Amino acid sequence: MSSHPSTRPAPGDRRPVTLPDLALAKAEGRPVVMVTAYDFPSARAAEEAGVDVVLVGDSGAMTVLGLPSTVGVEVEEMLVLARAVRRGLAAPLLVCDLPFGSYEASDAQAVTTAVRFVKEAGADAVKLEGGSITPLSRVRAILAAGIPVMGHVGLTPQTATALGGYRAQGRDAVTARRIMDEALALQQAGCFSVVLEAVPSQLTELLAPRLDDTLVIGIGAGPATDGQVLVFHDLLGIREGRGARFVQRYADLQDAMTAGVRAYAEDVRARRYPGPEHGYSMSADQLSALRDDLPRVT
Ligand SMILES: Nc1nc(=O)c2c([nH]1)NC[C@@H]1CN(c3ccc(C(=O)N[C@@H](CCC(=O)O)C(=O)O)cc3)CN21
Ligand SMILES: CC(C)C(=O)C(=O)O
Ligand SMILES: [Mg+2]
Repeated sequence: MSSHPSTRPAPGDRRPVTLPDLALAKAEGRPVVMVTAYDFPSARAAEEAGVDVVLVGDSGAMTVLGLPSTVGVEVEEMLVLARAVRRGLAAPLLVCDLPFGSYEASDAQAVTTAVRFVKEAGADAVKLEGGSITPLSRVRAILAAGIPVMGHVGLTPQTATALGGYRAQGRDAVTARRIMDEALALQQAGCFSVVLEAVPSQLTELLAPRLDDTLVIGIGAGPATDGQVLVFHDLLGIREGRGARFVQRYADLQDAMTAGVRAYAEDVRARRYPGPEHGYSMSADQLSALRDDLPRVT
């Protein structure tokens, strides 16, 4: 037995995390750890750190593609990120966000998009922003195609304009009740998990005990969840815009990256780099043959 019980198989065991593993973690009260990743090195970090679930979030639109919001990212772009992440993962469950515009039009469109993430990127499950706008038939249609679905309620960034911006949701009784009903409906529709984003901790305390058939993952939803998710770049201090209130920073990699590139630039300008140890050489014979063969410099 590990002294740090986790959902993940024992270190060194490459057995993939399964949905029953996550359900067991919930039943036994072991918090599930989820983090986003967008490329091979971030996936390797998540893998080696032993996280349970990796999300290729559409937040990658902002963190790695530099877009002003998550709205503009294309399925093709998400697939490029997801394939890179897949190559870096062995054990964690891989979930991919369906980007805005790729599942709203019809159940058929939602299934087509979800199938692409499974077939073309090796996703284990897909996530969509559910709630009042997205019909539950989307979830049921994807499930009927055999693909597990994670829901997402509260602050749903793809429709943030309609929610009044990137701000906490469910702070009044009416909105809170609506969010609770949305989460319960997603559970009812068969989501194996639901993300609760930027909602009052009290809402989560009231809601989570009613979500006994679905794994509740929080981000800015307080501690009363089955697990937590954070954006890779936020927790490592790779900066992109202003951080949300719920971000806890565990490193300052943007500063470390800038300092590294600055030191390199200074070394090049001062002719400290490259040094002799970075160069290649040719034998004295070959060098003199070359010299003899060269026309004189005038
Ligand atoms: N890097 C990154 N991390 C994220 O968590 C994230 C993204 N990007 N992009 C899409 C959304 C935006 N996110 C956010 C952004 C801000 C708050 C936030 O705490 N807002 C303040 C008020 C801001 C205001 O009113 O202007 C709040 O107290 O609600 C929450 C979630 C979460 N998502
Ligand atoms: C923050 C998580 C839940 C997300 O949807 C994303 O990263 O896109
Ligand atoms: Mg997302």
